[in-house]
Amino acid sequence: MTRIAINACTGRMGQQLMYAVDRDSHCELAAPLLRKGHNWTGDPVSQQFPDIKTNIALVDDLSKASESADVLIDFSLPEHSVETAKLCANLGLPVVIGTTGFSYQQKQAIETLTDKIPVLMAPNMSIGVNVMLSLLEGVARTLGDDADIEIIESHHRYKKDAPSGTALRMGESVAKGLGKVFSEIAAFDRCGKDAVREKGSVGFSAIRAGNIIGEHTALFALAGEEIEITHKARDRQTFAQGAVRAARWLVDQPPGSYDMMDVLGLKQ
Ligand SMILES: NC(=O)C1=CN([C@@H]2O[C@H](COP(=O)(O)OP(=O)(O)OC[C@H]3O[C@@H](n4cnc5c(N)ncnc54)[C@H](OP(=O)(O)O)[C@@H]3O)[C@@H](O)[C@H]2O)C=CC1
Ligand SMILES: O=C(O)C1=N[C@H](C(=O)O)C[C@H](O)C1
Repeated sequence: MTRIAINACTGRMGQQLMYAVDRDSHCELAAPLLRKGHNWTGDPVSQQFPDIKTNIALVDDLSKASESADVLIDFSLPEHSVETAKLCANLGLPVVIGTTGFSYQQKQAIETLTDKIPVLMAPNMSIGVNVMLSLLEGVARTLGDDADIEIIESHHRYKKDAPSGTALRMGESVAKGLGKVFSEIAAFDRCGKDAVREKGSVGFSAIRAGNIIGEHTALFALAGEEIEITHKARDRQTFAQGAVRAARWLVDQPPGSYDMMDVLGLKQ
């Protein structure tokens, strides 16, 4: 039985994660964590979240909560995830991070903790996206500079970061396949009167509308024909169940840096 603490349990993903753990017979909801000082602290979880059946109180102190947990799952905001990961490292608690929108420095700050605890970070915990990521590298390698490559993503109106973490990871897979440096070929800001496509660039487009859960397309355009590879998430449970699978896997790993490809055995 893996005892799982859920950080930021009020969030869209936090609630889905509590539900996924609550329904999984191999896991126990060890600690649903609120923002420090939240006025729901101490309430039975089912009082605020009637779908959760585990009889446990909402808490706001990770140090105390860690005593009853084997692993923590965090989907929140970059700054808070970095702080949470540092605390986990001090507590010796493995952490699964699904948050996106990190700066390079924030990613580095988390990376330095991986000699103390196992840390799994993935911008998308779904099986489908991770399979797509492994396909993209091969397609880019095969088509090379003959293709104009564009990455298009759509999300709900509340999403803070753009392009999505998944879109950026798709770009990295494409760059790897092309044998290029991602930051040198990424085109994020095509706009204005002199915005002709630069040969060899990978363009990004982000749509924000309504309640779209998450859609990602890689377009490979050749002269006279196009390939599109698309993933559509229909339910946030797909991300939550992936993160729970990752947490169960992570508790058996030594300190280090991992991603969802490791869990799914997709690393080449
Ligand atoms: N890897 C994946 O598969 C997926 C990743 N994501 C990513 O997960 C992240 C969260 O998304 P989503 O759930 O939609 O976002 P929400 O805005 O719904 O939730 C954010 C959560 O973070 C909490 N939070 C933010 N700042 C703090 C802080 N300083 N201290 C404590 N708690 C804090 C909020 O608490 P409060 O309610 O108190 O404000 C809230 O619970 C995003 O980065 C998103 O891109 C999303 C889906 C899938
Ligand atoms: O914010 C979201 O909702 C999502 N974010 C992730 C990302 O940025 O890639 C994954 C998923 O598409 C949903």
